Amino acid sequence: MRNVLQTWTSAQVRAAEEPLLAAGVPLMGRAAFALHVWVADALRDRRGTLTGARVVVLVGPGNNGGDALHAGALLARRGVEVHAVLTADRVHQGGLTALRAAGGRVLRLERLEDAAALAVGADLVLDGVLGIGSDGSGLRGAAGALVEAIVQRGRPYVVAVDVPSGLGVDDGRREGVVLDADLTVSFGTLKPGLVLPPGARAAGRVEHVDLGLEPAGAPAVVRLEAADVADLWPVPAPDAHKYTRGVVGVVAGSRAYAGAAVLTTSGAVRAGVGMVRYLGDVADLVVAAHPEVVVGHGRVQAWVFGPGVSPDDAGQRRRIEYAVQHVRERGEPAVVDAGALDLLPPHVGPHAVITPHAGELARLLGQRGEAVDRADVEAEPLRWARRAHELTGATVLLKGSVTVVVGARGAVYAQADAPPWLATAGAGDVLAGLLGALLAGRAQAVQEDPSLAAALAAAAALVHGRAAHRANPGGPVAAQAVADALPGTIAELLGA
Ligand SMILES: NC(=O)C1=CN([C@@H]2O[C@H](COP(=O)(O)OP(=O)(O)OC[C@H]3O[C@@H](n4cnc5c(N)ncnc54)[C@H](OP(=O)(O)O)[C@@H]3O)[C@@H](O)[C@H]2O)[C@@H](O)CC1
Ligand SMILES: Nc1ncnc2c1ncn2[C@@H]1O[C@H](COP(=O)(O)OP(=O)(O)O)[C@@H](O)[C@H]1O
Ligand SMILES: [K+]
Repeated sequence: MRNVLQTWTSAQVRAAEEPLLAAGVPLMGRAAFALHVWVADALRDRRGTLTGARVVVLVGPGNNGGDALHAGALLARRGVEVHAVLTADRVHQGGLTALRAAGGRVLRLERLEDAAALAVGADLVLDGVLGIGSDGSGLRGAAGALVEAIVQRGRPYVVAVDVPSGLGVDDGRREGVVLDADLTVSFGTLKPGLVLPPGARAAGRVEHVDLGLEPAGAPAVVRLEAADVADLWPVPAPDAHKYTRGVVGVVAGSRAYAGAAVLTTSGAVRAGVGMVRYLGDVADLVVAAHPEVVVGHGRVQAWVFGPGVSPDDAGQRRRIEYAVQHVRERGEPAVVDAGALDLLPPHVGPHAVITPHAGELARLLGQRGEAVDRADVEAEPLRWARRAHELTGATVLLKGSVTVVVGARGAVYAQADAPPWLATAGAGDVLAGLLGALLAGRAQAVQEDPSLAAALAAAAALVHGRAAHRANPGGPVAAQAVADALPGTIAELLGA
């Protein structure tokens, strides 16, 4: 894949920095120089000129503070009025000396209210309190109190140095006080916390400064970009026919939830697949909406089951059990959604993709002995998606404003492609159908490499989110409109 955005943990970053530091490469100088350029750009955008601009630098005890102080020194030399507020007893001495020599002012954090007022009145606050040395428990002590006082008065424009201070760098946890940023300038590599929920949005816009690091091992979390979709999508070959393109079998809907059958088949039909087979009690409605859908059993390459199915619906339950048997015995890929999550066998393989939202994931974990509720899952989505993968063997697509996918061979994706308007009933059904179509089209490849299921799930989340934007840019969308926007969205992405 071409443009995939990769992130690496604090430990991987530190290990990658080591040989460069040993060779005397001035990493901090490079980081600080790049940071000061981004800050200067932001100041120019916001007020036209650097001269007379006021920047307040919040300085923590470590090298993150060192980066911020050195960047502050460079800005001071270009006519910016720079005030550094030292939030800890310890401070990076080289940075402090540089800032003082450049004419910057330094104050210790003695009177909290004065420091908060100074920060709120600044054109820009540079957050150098904590970087990859943070323990992820939020900002403690004086730094925490200062940030709380600043936020209470009205957060100024904030540029985070490396990561927003207080954020869980490796897991995106957001505990205690975190200083949200408008722009984060991240050094060496991007960090998982910048893309994972719930903290990712604290980073604002993210810019990466290349320091020549070569981290070892696989990236911790990746995010697919638009240009990656073409490599994953099952584009029909010139000599394709409907069976080579793949057939998806859909077990969805009931008399009580008939719409789910229509929306799930809409997702599959609009995503493009050789054929959609429907199994269920509302075939009349499905065929009325989509005359191209074939009703009844037959060979399929992948399954979607669960949307609009209550587990006590005997007919649908029987059909799902039949499909599950195929998934287990023949390795046919599947999307297991909504009502079918309760029917998931104790162990499946990663070719089965479960697609819960946080509440459904908490329930699934509860059935397997984990005492978690929805709020726990929302606080640590990656942790619990991982746990569900370990317990079930399935690829897990955890829906939310940032969708997290955990699959085989350590694959983790975090996709943030959708507008909040997508949080609407039935949107998940469309996603299930769309992903089913993708799995049917790439069924052979998924059987050969089950970690591909995670990449396809991430691609489905990306396409789904973009279709929501396309359906009605900047405004409300109905689930059916998202399905109807899929063909155009896919065409655009394949041309990307
Ligand atoms: N390595 C390199 O070459 C390069 C590194 N670079 C830069 O260095 C940064 C990493 O610097 P770092 O390792 O000094 O850690 P950093 O995040 O500044 O401070 C951590 C200290 O804070 C404390 N602390 C922890 N948790 C806390 C909490 N919740 N609330 C309050 N305090 C807390 C704890 O101190 P303690 O409390 O234990 O005294 C800990 O020691 C990195 O992000 C990048 O900006 C770049 O220049 C490129 C080259
Ligand atoms: N705040 C949000 N921003 C963007 N997308 C969201 C947000 N909340 C939910 N979503 C997406 O909307 C869809 C909702 O699906 P789901 O909860 O299954 O609804 P339903 O079961 O009614 O179809 C998912 O794809 C989810 O990722
Ligand atoms: K920081």
